[in-house]
Amino acid sequence: MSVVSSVTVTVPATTANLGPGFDCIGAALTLYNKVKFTRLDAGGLIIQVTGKEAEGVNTDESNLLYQAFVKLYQHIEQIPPSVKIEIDLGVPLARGLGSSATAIVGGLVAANQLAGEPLSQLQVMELAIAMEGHPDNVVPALLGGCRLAATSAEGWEICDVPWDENVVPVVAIPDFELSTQEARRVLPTEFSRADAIFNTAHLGLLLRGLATGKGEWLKTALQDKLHQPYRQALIPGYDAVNQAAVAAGAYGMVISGAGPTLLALADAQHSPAVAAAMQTAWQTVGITADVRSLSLDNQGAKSLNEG
Ligand SMILES: Nc1ncnc2c1ncn2[C@@H]1O[C@H](COP(=O)(O)OP(=O)(O)O)[C@@H](O)[C@H]1O
Ligand SMILES: N[C@@H](CCOP(=O)(O)O)C(=O)O
Repeated sequence: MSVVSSVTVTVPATTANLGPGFDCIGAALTLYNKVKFTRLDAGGLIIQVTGKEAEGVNTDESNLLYQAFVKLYQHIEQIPPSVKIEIDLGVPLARGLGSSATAIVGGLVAANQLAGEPLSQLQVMELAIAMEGHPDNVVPALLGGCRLAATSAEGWEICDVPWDENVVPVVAIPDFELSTQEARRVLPTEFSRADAIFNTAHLGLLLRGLATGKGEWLKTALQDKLHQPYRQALIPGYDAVNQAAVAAGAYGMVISGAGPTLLALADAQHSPAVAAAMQTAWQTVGITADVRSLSLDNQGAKSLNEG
């Protein structure tokens, strides 16, 4: 077997929850992180980061990409090789667009390639879910598309969620961070029966709304009782941006992942006006946002080996 000397992995950003699908549904978006791992003969660890917000990424052994890389080698009971890691950041950090999932998936996929592919994609996915603690970012980051994950007797059942191409995800990324850990801390651990029923019904409706692009269903479906009511207070301007997005023709607006990015769903005709309205609304409360109309990424993590 020839030894792979370097591998480049590209991993998409993800938007998790989509309103009522807390911790179980997420979609890969056309926004990417790229990372190259190269074996080092001399030993040691070199981490170089380029791109916007590069200074926010650790360049020592605590780096999440490196931690994931080591995790796979530990799993196969081998010593990880010394590596140089070159990170090209395209996914903003701690914004609710799955940057940590890109790091976990990127590190695991790279290690699996350098080690000669000892693990299947399913095994890589299980390691990624265990590291992240919930499946809704790492699964679409690895597989692409919109994915629903449910625990099964054997581990995880993953299903692809059809997404009508006329449903456009518009992300408004503010210029402040909110760590997922902090945004999980504000959530209750127990919920009422009424709230559980509410979310079950709305997630079912969301699946049908995404598949058909039927606006009436999507308008109702994007509501949630499990996480958004508790997190809105962490995102200044939430109400103003929500009202502006809906007034401009969006089906609705939700918190992307744990926030603070806000995600509106709109049809292609309305998406430019929705994007502009979200940006203006945030500006009125003093927050600058990078607003983009994206598409679904359908490929997930891609790797290219050299040597
Ligand atoms: N490309 C990367 N390389 C290394 N670490 C990363 C990378 N991207 C994100 N991280 C780590 O993940 C943290 C953000 O994770 P988290 O709070 O879950 O937010 P997000 O919603 O972006 O996933 C960053 O502060 C950083 O420690
Ligand atoms: N289901 C998780 C999703 C976190 O996504 P991230 O992009 O903010 O890391 C949650 O809502 O906590």
